[in-house]
Amino acid sequence: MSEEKVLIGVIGGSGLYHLDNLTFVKKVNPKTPWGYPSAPIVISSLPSGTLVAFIARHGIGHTIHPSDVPSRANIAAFKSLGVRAILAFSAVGSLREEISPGSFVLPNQIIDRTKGIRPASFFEGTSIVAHTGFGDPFSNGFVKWLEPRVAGVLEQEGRGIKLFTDKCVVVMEGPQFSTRAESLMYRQWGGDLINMSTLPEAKLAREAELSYALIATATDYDSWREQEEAVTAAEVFKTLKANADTSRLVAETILDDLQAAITDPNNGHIFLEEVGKMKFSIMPRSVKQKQEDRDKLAFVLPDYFSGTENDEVTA
Ligand SMILES: CSC[C@H]1O[C@H](OP(=O)(O)O)[C@H](O)[C@@H]1O
Ligand SMILES: Nc1ncnc2[nH]cnc12
Repeated sequence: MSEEKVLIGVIGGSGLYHLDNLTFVKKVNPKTPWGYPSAPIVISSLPSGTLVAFIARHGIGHTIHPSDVPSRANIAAFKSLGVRAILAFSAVGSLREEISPGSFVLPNQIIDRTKGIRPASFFEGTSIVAHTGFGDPFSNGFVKWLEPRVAGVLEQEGRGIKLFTDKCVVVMEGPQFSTRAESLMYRQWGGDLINMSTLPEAKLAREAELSYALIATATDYDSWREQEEAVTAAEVFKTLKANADTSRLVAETILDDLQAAITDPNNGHIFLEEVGKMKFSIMPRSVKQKQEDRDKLAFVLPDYFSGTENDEVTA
């Protein structure tokens, strides 16, 4: 088996359980300190030879509840393969009239409405504390890089699919959809979209110092339109397949360019935006930090936790 690093990780959401037009290379199922990923990771190659690692967020056959997605294992597994940029897809409800079902969105903000039941940090349960900057929850450079490319594919597709940017996604716990009152409240808060899965995924990507961007695809109007039916899963399914087909086309079209951008010495810095940031997030090393915890964290942050001898240790 080749040990070649895979620089691009793709996470497929509801309806998007595989990519198209790629040559299957192998499946890997890395055991991480946080368990196994949602499903064995499929590594495939584009015609150019670009390798892509794909995880179906809810497992093949959609058996994993949004609250139970093993996001730490997913992100850690990508990191162990050498992934530098994660392109995540998600089916979302729209909280805005203009974002009609079928629209594509590149959000730049998140409101956290998960309920604290999802493990949201690699540091949780360890003797090492980190407070990671998350003011800009998506990798801005990566999102900006995506904008013209996704727009180009949607235009080429010719079905008039709209693309929105600079939007805010509310991430709720689920699995039930929101009440009408909640849906109206999220609009007042400034939410534009709603889903159940971008957290803790985006937080963990940030902790692992990986570039992370989301392509959100609208399936419904959630439950804020007073004269209309509140969202149901059946409503979501109506647009899920078409959205997934377009998402596959977007991926297929832009991934070669993404590989080139990541490896371009003049442009690659866009995808290194997060690298080095955890240095300012982790509390200083102390004798109270357990070596076993350092070893565990070295899986995702080898630069900070694999060397032991020369680090300064405080009491
Ligand atoms: C099938 S409707 C609700 C479900 O769909 C979204 O999943 P994903 O983000 O993985 O595409 C949403 O977050 C919910 O998990
Ligand atoms: N209305 C909605 N609420 C939460 N997650 C969703 N995923 C798709 N539509 C959704």
